[in-house]
Amino acid sequence: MIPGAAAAMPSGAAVLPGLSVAQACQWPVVPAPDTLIDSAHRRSAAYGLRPDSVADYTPLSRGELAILLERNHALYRHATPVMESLYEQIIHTHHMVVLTDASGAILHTIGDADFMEKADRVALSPGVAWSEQSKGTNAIGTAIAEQSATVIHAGQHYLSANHFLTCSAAPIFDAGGKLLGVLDVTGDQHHFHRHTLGLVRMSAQMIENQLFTSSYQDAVLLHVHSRPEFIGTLMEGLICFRPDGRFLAASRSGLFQTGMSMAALQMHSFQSLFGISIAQLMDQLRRADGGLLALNLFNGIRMHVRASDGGRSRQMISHAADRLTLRETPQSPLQPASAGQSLAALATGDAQIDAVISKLSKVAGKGIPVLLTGETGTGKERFARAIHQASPRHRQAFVALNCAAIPESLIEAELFGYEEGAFTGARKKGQKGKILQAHGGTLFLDEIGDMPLNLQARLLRVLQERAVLPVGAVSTIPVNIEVICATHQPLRQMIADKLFREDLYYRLNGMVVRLPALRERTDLAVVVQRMLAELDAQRIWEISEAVMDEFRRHPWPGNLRQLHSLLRTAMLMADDSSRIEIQHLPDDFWESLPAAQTHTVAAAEMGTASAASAVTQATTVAAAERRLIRDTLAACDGNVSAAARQLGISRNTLYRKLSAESD
Ligand SMILES: Nc1ncnc2c1ncn2[C@@H]1O[C@H](COP(=O)(O)OP(=O)(O)OP(=O)(O)O)[C@@H](O)[C@H]1O
Repeated sequence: MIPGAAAAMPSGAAVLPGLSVAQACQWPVVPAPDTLIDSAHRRSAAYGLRPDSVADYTPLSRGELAILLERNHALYRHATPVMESLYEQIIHTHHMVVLTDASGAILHTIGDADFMEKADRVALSPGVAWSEQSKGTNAIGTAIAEQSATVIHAGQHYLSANHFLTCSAAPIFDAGGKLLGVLDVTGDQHHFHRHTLGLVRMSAQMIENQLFTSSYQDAVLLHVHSRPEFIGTLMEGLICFRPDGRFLAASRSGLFQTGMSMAALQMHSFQSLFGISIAQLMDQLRRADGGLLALNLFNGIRMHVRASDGGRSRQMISHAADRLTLRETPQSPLQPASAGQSLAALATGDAQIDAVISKLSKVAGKGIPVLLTGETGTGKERFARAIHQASPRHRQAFVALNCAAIPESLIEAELFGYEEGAFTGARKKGQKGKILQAHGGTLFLDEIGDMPLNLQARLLRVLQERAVLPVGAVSTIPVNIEVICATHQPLRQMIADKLFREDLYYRLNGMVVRLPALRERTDLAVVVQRMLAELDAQRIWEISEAVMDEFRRHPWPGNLRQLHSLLRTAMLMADDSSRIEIQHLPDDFWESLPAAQTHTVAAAEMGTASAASAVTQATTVAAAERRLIRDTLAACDGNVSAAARQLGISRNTLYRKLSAESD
C-alpha cells in the first residue's frame, strides 16, 4: 500500500496519505469528453494512421532501452516505488501500471500476469512508443498531447486493436512545468473503475513532489498550505529558497497556495515575501508548537508553514560523529531504490557484465555470501547495492564499511559497536556498530583484505553464530544480515602468506564474481551515455567521435571511477554547449596515457602527424606492450596467473593478448 495510506475507498482500494475519499474523487473520474476524443482522433488521422492500421510494435534494442532508462533515471527512481504502491491497490483487477518518458516511450510496467500477457499483444511493454503519432488516440499519447490527465476507454482508442483496453493516464511535470513523463493504469475495458484516474493523478502528484524535494536537497524547503491539516499531505505546496533567502522554485500546488505565478515569485526573496529572514523563520519554527507556523504573505494571504532542509543539513549535524565511518550509506526502509541500483539496470550490452548480472540475479537474497573482485573503480560497490536491491531485504538497510578507509584501531568499534563507557573517548550512549545497523538488511564490507587478522576471527564468529558482541558488552545480540564483500587483493595469495584467514575466506566466498576492468569491456559508449545522463538529468549530452576514439584507446587504470570523474570535469569545461570535445578533456587524462600514445595524440591534434607516423607510434606502443608481457612472463617462469597479477590485467586479457601476438 502507498506509505501512510489510511482509509479504504468504496472499491476496496486505499486512499493516499492525507486524502479523504471525497478529496480523491474531486479529480476527474470519467472517460474523456467527446470534444477531446474528436480532436485526438483528428490528430491520429493526420499522423497517417487508420483505425485498422497495424501499429509499430518494434521495441528499442536492449542498449537503447538502457540509455533511455538512464536518461530518465530520476523519474524512474522516484516513480517505481509509487508504481509498486499503486499496483498493490489494484492488484488482481486485470490491470497494469505503466510509466513512460515525455515522448510516450514505455520505461517500466508492473501488472497482473494474466493482463500483462494480453497487453503484450499490443506491445504495452518497455521500449515501445505509445505516443499518439505511434498508436493514435490512447491515454498516454493523449495525456502528452493535451498535457493533462485523461481516460481513454475501449472504442475511444483510435486503433481498433486497442479497443479492449481502458486507460487512465496523468502527466508528470518537473518543478519548471516541463513534462517528464506519464503514469498510466491500463486494464481490460470490462474492468473499468471510475476511481482509477483519481488514484493515477494522486500517484503522479506524489512522484512530482518527490522529484521536487530531491531536486533541491541543499535548499530550505517550505511545506505550505492555507489549512494546517493539509501540511504533509499530497495537497501541500512546496516552495524552495536558497539558505540566503533567494527564491528557487515552487511546485504547482505551491504556486496555487501563494496565488502567484512562477515569474512573480522569481522577483522575490523569502524576506520580501514574508517580511522575515530565513534565520528568523528557523528561530520561530524551533519555538513553534509542532514545528508549524502561520505566516502572512506580503499580499495578505495567510498560510501555514513547516520547513525542512531536504534533511541533509540536519542529518549532517546528527551524524557528525558518524562521519568517521567515511562511507556509511544506510538506506531507510522507505527510501526508493535508484534505477542505477537495480541489477538489470546495470546491463549495458557487454557480455561479461551480462554474465555477472545473470549469476548475481540467481543468488541475490538466497543467503549465499557474495565476494566481488576486480580492480579499483570497477563498480563493486554499485553491484553490491544492486544485489541488495534485488533481494527481499531491499526495504531494509544497506550498510557499507570500507575496511581500507578507516584506521585499523577504529574498525572494531565501527563494525561491532560498543557499550556505554567501553573505552576512553567512547560516546556516552555507546554506538551501534555496522553489523547491527545492517540487521535485517545487507552489510557490504569493501576491501575485506584490509580487515585486521584479529577482527577476521570475530567477524567469522558473527557469521557462524549470527550474533554480535559489542565492545564492552557482556552478552551477544542476535543479528540477521546478508554479507557482500569486495576486494581487489588476491585473497588466496594472502591466505598463503597468512594474512587472511582461510576459514573466513570460505565463509565469504559462496559465489565469487569478478568485475571486468573498463578496458576489457565492449560497452564503453553505453557506459559513457549513462554516466552523462546520471551526471546531468536535465540535458542530453553529446560526445564527439574524436573523444570517443581517445576513450577507446585509453587504458583506464581507475576504471569507472576515473571515467566518471573525467566526464564530470569535461562537462564543466564544456559548460553550456552540451557537447564534449577534445579540448574539454583535463590534462591528467593525457598524462595517464603511455608516452608513445601521447605523442601520437598530440601530433594528430596539431595536425602535423602524418598517417604514417601515427601508425609508427601505435606500432611502438604495441611493441612495447609485447616486450613487457614477454619480460613479465619470463620473470614469472611462464606462470600466466602470476604475470597477469603483476601486469594488473586479468588472465583472460593476458591470454587474449598472447593469442593475438601469435596470430
Ligand atoms: N554501472 C555504473 N554506471 C555508472 N557509474 C558507475 C557504475 N559503476 C560504478 N560507477 C562509478 O564509478 C565509481 C566507483 O564505483 P564503485 O565504488 O562501485 O567501485 P569499486 O569497485 O567499489 O571501487 P573500489 O574498489 O575503489 O572501492 C562510482 O562512484 C560511480 O561514480
